[in-house]
Amino acid sequence: MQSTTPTASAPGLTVRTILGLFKLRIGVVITFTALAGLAVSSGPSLSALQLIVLTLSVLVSSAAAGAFNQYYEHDLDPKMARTRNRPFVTGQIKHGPFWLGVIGVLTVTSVGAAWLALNAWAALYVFLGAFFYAIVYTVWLKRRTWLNIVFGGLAGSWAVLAGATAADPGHGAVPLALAFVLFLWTPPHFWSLAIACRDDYAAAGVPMLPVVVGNERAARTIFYSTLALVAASLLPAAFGLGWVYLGAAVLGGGLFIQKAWQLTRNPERKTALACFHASLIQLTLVLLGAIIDAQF
Ligand code: HEM
Ligand SMILES: CC(C)=CCC/C(C)=C/CC/C(C)=C/COP(=O)(O)OP(=O)(O)O
Repeated sequence: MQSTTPTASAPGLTVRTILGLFKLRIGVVITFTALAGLAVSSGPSLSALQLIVLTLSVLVSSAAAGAFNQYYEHDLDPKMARTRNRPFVTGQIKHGPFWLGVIGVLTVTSVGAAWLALNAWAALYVFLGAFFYAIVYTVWLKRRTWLNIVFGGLAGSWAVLAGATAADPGHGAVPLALAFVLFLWTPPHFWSLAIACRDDYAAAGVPMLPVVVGNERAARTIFYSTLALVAASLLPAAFGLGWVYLGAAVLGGGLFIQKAWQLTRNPERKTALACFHASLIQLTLVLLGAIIDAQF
């Protein structure tokens, strides 16, 4: 996460600034999500070149969407402590058509490469991932409704399907189940952070769930949506994955439920951050479990 100290002047462009602009840590996890989708698909294995293209196209389109999000929110980001040091805010990167062009070229190149080296389905899902984050969530929904994250959360599902259809355009049951898991994972992941940063979102006028209904109701919603998520995370085992996956899903799910329960008991920043971190651990376990299990 970013520092909360405002920057007084605009220092020069650094590698760190660029990495921050493209939200690369999240991009790496999105790419890992696509690779998990690939692992659980039942198609033939990809060539080394196809694997590289899949990895880079998901990483680059996700990076482009992350940069677009910061480009579009250069008016919103100064209002929040967590985001006010971002480069379009500090002036480290100039807000203007050049960067919009870079973002457009990166998106078209990554979707086009997926189409050429993989197939139209994989390219469509790479496109939808970036489109749902950049346009559906950031432009259309984020400032309008607390349901922003419910629809925006489909971005993670598209990542699973991009990986899975790269090898098998047939949309198998296990990849579809994993895509559903990602859809249910994103709201409690984000609402936990939204409780921790509630004052920021309220000050910026963004209608995130805790701002609209208060921390207590938001915490209860997180708890119930985590229960739904954990139940859904067992589906890939019902459709074919084995004990390694099931063990990882139960372990990660148990931790997430425990932290979500503690959040309902005491809905404040510390328990919310613990729940947010549990969401990341649970996702890592589910994806790793799926990848390892699919090797047997
Ligand atoms: C539209 C849906 C989503 C929203 C609104 C959202 C929101 C956020 C926010 C606000 C952060 C904090 C970032 C920061 O401090 O700069 C975050 C962190 C994170 N998110 Fe999400 N998220 C979403 C979907 C996803 C998906 C689909 C994944 C992975 C599959 C993901 C993985 C992560 C990871 C790994 C972090 C920690 C990154 C870090 O420490 O820098 N998120 N998310
Ligand atoms: C297949 C594919 C390319 C998928 C890409 C999907 C993708 C990049 C999802 C990331 C979602 C995300 C980091 C949201 C951050 O919320 P925010 O922007 O509201 O957070 P902020 O307040 O930190 O800007």
